[in-house]
Amino acid sequence: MQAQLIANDIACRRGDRLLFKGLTLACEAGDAVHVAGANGVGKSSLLRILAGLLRPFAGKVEASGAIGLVDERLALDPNQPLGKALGFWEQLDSADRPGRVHDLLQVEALLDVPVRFLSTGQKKRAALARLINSCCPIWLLDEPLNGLDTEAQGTVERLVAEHCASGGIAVVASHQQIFLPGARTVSIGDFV
Ligand SMILES: Nc1ncnc2c1ncn2[C@@H]1O[C@H](COP(=O)(O)OP(=O)(O)OP(=O)(O)O)[C@@H](O)[C@H]1O
Repeated sequence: MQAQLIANDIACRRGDRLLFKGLTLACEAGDAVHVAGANGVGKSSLLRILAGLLRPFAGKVEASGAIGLVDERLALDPNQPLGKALGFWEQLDSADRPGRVHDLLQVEALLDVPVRFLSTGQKKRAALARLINSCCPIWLLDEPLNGLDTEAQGTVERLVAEHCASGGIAVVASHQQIFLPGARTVSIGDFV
């Protein structure tokens, strides 16, 4: 089954503020989308709606394929060494090639370090390794370049491009420039 993610006529309300309305997004296998917009416009909220973690005020989201979200919440046990914390998810997700990107994301040398001691950039690398090991076809990445050095930023751009080239979908919220070949941009400000 090919991956698909369709958000139809979405509106998002947080507290008593309507952040955006009438947002439609249709992603097929191989698509990359850059979600752009100023601070507070609702990029993270849109990703949480797409992930099924936040109910839209209006509209509907339909997905074919498992969804993996990387945002500022790490989803790794802070008290476990990183290797064990990643292993928990690899087992749960029945990862077919666990650890395949540990080298690339330079987490190999950190596997015995408790998650809570990791630096900001190391935590981001670990979160991306968790996502990639999970083999989810639909990636939702909220500010994936935050905290990463220039080399790691390039690695992430390459991993996203490879994911889409192999039939995955990537929806990437970022206020920074991010190089995603063939990506289209959705500016949340257009739906306010
Ligand atoms: N639980 C909540 N209750 C009320 N308002 C909220 C809640 N969560 C977020 N907001 C508000 O919704 C707005 C959009 O937040 P969101 O995090 O989606 O924006 P963003 O575009 O991702 O911002 P940034 O670029 O700063 O990360 C903000 O004004 C925020 O204060």
